[in-house]
Amino acid sequence: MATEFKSIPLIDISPLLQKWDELHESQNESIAEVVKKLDEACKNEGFFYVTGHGIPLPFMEEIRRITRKYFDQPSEDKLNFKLSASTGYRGYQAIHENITTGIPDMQEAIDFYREIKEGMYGDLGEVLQGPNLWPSFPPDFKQLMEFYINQCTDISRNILRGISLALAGSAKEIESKISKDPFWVLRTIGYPPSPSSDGQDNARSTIGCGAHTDYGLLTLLNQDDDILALEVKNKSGEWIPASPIKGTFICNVGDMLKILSNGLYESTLHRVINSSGKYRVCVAYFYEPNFDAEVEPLDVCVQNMGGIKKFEGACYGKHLVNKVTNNFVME
Ligand SMILES: N=C(N)NCCCC[C@H](N)C(=O)O
Ligand SMILES: O=C(O)CCC(=O)C(=O)O
Ligand SMILES: [Fe+2]
Repeated sequence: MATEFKSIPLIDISPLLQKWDELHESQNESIAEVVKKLDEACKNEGFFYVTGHGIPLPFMEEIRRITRKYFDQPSEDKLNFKLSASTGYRGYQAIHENITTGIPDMQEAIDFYREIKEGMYGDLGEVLQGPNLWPSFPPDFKQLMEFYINQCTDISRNILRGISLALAGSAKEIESKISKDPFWVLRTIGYPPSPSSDGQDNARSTIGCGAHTDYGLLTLLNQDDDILALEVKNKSGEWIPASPIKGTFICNVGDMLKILSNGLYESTLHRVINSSGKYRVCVAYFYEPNFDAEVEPLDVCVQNMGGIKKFEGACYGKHLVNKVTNNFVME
């Protein structure tokens, strides 16, 4: 349950970037300190800034720069990579094509998913099957993004090990149950500036991304560092700004981690409103369970909460497909 937080904590995760097999994790003091901070943040805010993650600032900037360059092209060029049911929901979506709680978002984006080969997960995987539609411009887009995805996967795995220590007392507990072969999603997003308030515009055209929760385990957001647009909802319903902090990721808890923790952790509602007057870019990496994982509350979390299991199990792939197929109006 999110609390009445007024700001989002910052956590230096560098003690978690190490060879886990070679140490007695719970005896290491610096690890214990980070684990405690992660646990608090996941309980209270469901959001935290990540520093000490090891990705150099220029590379984080490069990722946003190529994203901006892609969106900066004429729309005919972008439409060559258009997402549809027949591309496995992979590819480009124009402004107002993604829908959140019934309202079209004022954003354009490209969705990439870890590859699902034909037949890989039977009927479950069919909807998202197919190769990603990698843009041919900028020319090094695919190569850089793939490198970036690998790095985000490593960082997320390490953060999740810290969280696993907090929840279950063992770094590999969660991984061994549901994320040995983690799925990922990458969403490069561009938000045009909202029209100024003196115009005739309605809510439809001003919300960059409506209030939602993320679907999986952990999200890593790489947002423009000069534009305030992301907001996170606290318990009393106030929207708390997630102001950019240069060189950090914003990390947040997804629905699957909420279930695992038996609701001890919150997948907090958030939204995006870009009233800066400038075009904003954000690259969202989503670290997910195995595509076919059945996720249910950890026994230890159920026990700690008086033996009451607050959630039935959920299949991650089903949850994702259900969301994705409702995110677009297809002609
Ligand atoms: N967690 C993810 N993938 N976020 C992307 C978009 C969230 C909004 C989406 N239309 C929705 O209604 O969920
Ligand atoms: O643009 C952002 O800051 C957040 C985007 C987001 O929440 C999402 O795509 O799930
Ligand atoms: Fe989100």
